[in-house]
Amino acid sequence: MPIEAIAGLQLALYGLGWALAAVYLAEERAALSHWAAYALMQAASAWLAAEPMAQGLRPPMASLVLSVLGFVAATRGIDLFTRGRATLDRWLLPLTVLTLLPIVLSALWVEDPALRRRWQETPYAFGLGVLLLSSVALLWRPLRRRAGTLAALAVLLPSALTGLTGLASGVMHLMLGAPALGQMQQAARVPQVLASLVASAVFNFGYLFLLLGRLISQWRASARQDHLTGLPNRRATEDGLAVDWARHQRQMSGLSLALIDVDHFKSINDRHGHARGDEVLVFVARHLQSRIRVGETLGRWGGEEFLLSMPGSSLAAAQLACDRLRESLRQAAQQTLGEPLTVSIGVAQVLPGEASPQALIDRADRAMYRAKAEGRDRVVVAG
Ligand SMILES: Nc1nc2c(ncn2[C@@H]2O[C@H](COP(=O)(O)OP(=O)(O)OP(=O)(O)O)[C@@H](O)[C@H]2O)c(=O)[nH]1
Repeated sequence: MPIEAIAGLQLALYGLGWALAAVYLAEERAALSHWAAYALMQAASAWLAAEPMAQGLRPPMASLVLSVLGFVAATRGIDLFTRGRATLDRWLLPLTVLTLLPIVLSALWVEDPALRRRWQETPYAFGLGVLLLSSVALLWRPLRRRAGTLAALAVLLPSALTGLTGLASGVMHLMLGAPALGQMQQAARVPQVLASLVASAVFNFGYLFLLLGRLISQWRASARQDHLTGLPNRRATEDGLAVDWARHQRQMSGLSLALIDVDHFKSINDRHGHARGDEVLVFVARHLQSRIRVGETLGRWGGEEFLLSMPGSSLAAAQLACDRLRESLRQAAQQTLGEPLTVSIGVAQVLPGEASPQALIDRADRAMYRAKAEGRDRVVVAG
């Protein structure tokens, strides 16, 4: 079996892997399907080239065209992966057309085999070189920003080296005659295919690792986020509070905490349905989030209950801030939702010698229940 066919098999397997990933990962589908197209086109290109190359003949026109289109798809895929859509669009199409045009036209009109070979392989080599090197230059910054220097270097290096090889081979096509070039190509066949096997492995595994890294950090973030409101969920809120607590313990900088509970929320669900209840919760979360100060943390504590951690705030300052929140929410709800919506808030401040954040939460909770018992729509501070 010619070595090009083995390389084609490897590329086809990468292509199937990316295609499968594209089916399952809807968010990354655009980039993944481009990489699947890249690997499958490269595989087809390698297979088409296998027999003629084994016999010392030039690769057929379709093989060159598929190879160029494959690299274009790979580049576009990286661009989509780095969310840099606009960067490459402008020059990718003209460059592809400029590369493919002489290859296709000479296959149709140039009779002399030696001349045809030059007219096909020279633009192929230069086109590939320019395409890969300019995409490396454009993608270096966004990729480094998103994935770090080492990862960007690892995944762009194969493209850079393949691009440089393309340019060098373009120069050789211009300078050498077809017979000399044919002999050289035949002699360099095996190392060239081996190099492309390594380059495609680095490329594919490099992006696989980047993809995994992105997925893992997304999963980590979503495990700490409340699905409905987008606020930190209870676990993340507890962690945030623990950090504020530790800072207070170290610096005695003060820490106040508020538990904010929507009044009569059940009746919203009962009257307008659960979906409307969800909308109201999102509204409350957004409004509160937009009004808190930098350094404060708001999280969803439970159903219609939110926890606000206010590091550095005295009890009086926290009470005042919470009263403003309560009043602004009431007004905003009347304007936006068209119906009255109020909250009851319990506020507590860390006491000297208090043992844990849980004790603070318990006192804020009791204050919040007093606010409910005293008629709702008010702020009560823990004694
Ligand atoms: N739509 C919606 N409802 C929720 C969600 N989480 C909890 N709830 C509902 O919130 C309601 C809370 O009701 P209660 O604990 O009785 O409190 P309330 O009606 O707000 O009354 P008070 O707190 O006493 O003012 C329950 O009916 C829950 O089903 C949610 O994510 N979405």
